[in-house]
Amino acid sequence: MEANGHEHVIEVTDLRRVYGGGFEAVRGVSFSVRRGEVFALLGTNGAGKTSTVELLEGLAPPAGGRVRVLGHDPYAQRAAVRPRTGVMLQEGGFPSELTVAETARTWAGCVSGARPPQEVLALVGLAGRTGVRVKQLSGGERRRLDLALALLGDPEVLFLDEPTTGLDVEGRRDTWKLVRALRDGGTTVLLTTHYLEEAEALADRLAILHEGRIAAAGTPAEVTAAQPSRITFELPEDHFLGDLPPLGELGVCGHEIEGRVVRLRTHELQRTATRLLTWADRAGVELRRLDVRSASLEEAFLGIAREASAKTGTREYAA
Ligand SMILES: Nc1ncnc2c1ncn2[C@@H]1O[C@H](COP(=O)(O)OP(=O)(O)OP(=O)(O)O)[C@@H](O)[C@H]1O
Repeated sequence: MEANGHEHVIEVTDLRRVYGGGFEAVRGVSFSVRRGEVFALLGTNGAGKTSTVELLEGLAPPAGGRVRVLGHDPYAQRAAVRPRTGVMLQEGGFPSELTVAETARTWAGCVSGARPPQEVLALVGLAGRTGVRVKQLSGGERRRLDLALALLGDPEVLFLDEPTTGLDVEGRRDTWKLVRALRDGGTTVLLTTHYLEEAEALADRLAILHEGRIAAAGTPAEVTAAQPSRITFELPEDHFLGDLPPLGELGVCGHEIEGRVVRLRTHELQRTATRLLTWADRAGVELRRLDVRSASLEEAFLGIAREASAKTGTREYAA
């Protein structure tokens, strides 16, 4: 469990999951999560995120490979692992006639050493909704109730499957704040999300899954750094791409032109931007709607998904 001075509370090695009918949803996935870290699993629809997380939660045995959570096999040693983990599933599935407070109390009855339900409801911003029936909650409020229930056992490891789906911007930011506070308090968080901004805001490290395999992994900065930055501008009517200095000299590694809009890709943003602007200045050319930006995680994600799809000949992703 110790590696390079870090305690790995989740260790996944060559994990495989095969569904009835022989479909291989997880095809040799390996990663580890350190104590007190937020780790995000990203991927397109059907990439295998939930299938992986369910194996970590001990809901099914793997078809191959190894999972350890807090040093135990979460399926075979469920009794040792379950009390120390909190799980927020994609669908909570509570009896909808119960109120928020009744739901939290009922759930607390199933958790050994549960925190006071009122305390966790306050943490997720539901203190004022305790008397409301679950069926009357908004989608975002249900997600917050799911999160409150996952926190009842004061878990060391928290599994959050798309925790902010359906939340408005403020609710999402509140959840981020709470996840950060939990992390700062030493909780290890494994998160799946479709919101790349969320992964960028929360994750210490992440892995991008594609068709059951890890296509990229590292810190958000590492995953992003491998992707080119972009410079976009509009050429004036009387100018053409050929009027620019040779693109190789500008340090451009790829380009597209659509009407008068030029998009340049570069791994040397400062050099390319400086040379381009120096040329424009000397030539007296105004580069309209100039936009210079480093690759975001979203661009990295789309680039990785495109590359992976090109290799496997599947779906295309727009830039
Ligand atoms: N019970 C099941 N039986 C057969 N195939 C399944 C089952 N559950 C999931 N799959 C398939 O396994 C693949 C991975 O699904 P999974 O739900 O793990 O993906 P995901 O990355 O979580 O997707 P999403 O982002 O849409 O939630 C998909 O092709 C899915 O259709």
